[in-house]
Amino acid sequence: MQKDADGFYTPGDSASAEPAPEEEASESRTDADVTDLIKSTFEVSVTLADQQADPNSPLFSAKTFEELGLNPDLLKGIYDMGFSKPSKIQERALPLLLANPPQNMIGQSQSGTGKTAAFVLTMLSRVDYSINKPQALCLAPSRELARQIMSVVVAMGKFTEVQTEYAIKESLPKNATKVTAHVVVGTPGTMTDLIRRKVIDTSAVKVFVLDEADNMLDKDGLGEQTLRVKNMLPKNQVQIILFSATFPDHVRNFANKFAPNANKIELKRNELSVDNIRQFYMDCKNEDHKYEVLVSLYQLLTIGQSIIFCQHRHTADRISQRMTAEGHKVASLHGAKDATERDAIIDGFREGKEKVLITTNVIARGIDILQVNMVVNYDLPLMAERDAAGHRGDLHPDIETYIHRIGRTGRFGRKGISINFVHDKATWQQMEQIERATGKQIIRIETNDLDAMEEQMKKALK
Ligand SMILES: Nc1ncnc2c1ncn2[C@@H]1O[C@H](COP(=O)(O)OP(=O)(O)OP(=O)(O)O)[C@@H](O)[C@H]1O
Repeated sequence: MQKDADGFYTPGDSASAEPAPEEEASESRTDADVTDLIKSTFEVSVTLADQQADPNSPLFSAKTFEELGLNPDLLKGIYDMGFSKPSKIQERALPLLLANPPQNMIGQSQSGTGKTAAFVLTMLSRVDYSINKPQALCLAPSRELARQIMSVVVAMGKFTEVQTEYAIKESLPKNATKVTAHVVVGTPGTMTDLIRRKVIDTSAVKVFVLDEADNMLDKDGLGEQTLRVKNMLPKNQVQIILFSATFPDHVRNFANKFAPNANKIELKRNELSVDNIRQFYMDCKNEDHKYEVLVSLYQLLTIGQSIIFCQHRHTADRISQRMTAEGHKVASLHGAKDATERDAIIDGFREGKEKVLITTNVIARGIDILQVNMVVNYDLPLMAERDAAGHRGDLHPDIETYIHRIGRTGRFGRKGISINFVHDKATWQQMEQIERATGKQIIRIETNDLDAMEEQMKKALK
């Protein structure tokens, strides 16, 4: 079979080497530690209705879910989840996604604005529950996100007969021979493996969703594996749905080819991140000082919940071990941990058992935990430039990852704070580039004035 420059039409060959599996979107809010700060996050949720009435808000909608032509069992599921009105992306995307004949979609909307519900409702709407074969496949970049998406499928499909299955590491017994579930959610390596071994029969697949699509299509990352999955699906009967908060130029062409003739919903460059996330930076003296500053912030970090992002797994391990040894309670999560441990860590964090999670880019995207009101970029996200021959060059800030990282707070109109640690000229310049690229101001806070910082934070979260 012929293969073009982007690798289309190439049946994949090797087995999976991949990211990993699983979650659950609980929203347990603890009312321990009811300080002013946490009170303000509760107050914010009360104003959500106002935000949905503001035409400039990404949560605005002129319509109701009834008007979007959803089936009554799904409407029940939506109301059971506590949604009263669609968000802007849901209002705009759902009529296009649900129209017949089905059309592909490339949809962009800021973090935390409800993209998941748009594609989950489409998958559930298109499934024929009388056929016991996979009909909707969804891929995500991490096991944590796949598990979270599945929890939304299960919650929204509560009043339907939907059967679901994971395609994530260690989700199926080794000797499993056939998946009969209607909706399969997973990561690309395991999905490829299951399709290739014919455990997943793709003959009845009608919908193929890529969440975090720019990441899933990135040729330096998961792009090849994702393409392999696509090339094992039937031709001409699959609606392809790509969603993300970011679609950098270098992925857009590939996305257009991957989802031909798609309806498109796009954001302007200055709309990429939501305004309810206030961005700060702290000028640290050196690497060691970053650690000291983080420790000094511990009390503020634990008022709500916080995610600390590091560039490397070893940094996440090192600072979490050091903080633990010094008597602080923190959890750490990265891709080198095994599947069961990862699941336990993210579930514990969701349930609020741990308040501080130290991690890497593995959960930079998609993870939705409403009570996270602070994100710290202990290290700024960086990526290596590549020359035409694919050789790695200088490091530069990874703008997309930055936008996704800070988007772990400020979900669906809530307020949030992000703090970048900079410690030398290079990191300072990288932060400036981020500021320019996103068009959002990043405000300095002193590293040695915790009172001032608390004050700033109160203001930001009010
Ligand atoms: N119409 C709605 N009404 C109320 N809450 C909603 C609605 N739609 C989604 N939500 C909630 O908003 C939160 C964010 O939604 P979701 O995780 O789908 O965001 P997203 O756009 O996929 O973000 P990201 O780009 O970070 O993946 C979730 O907690 C979800 O339950």
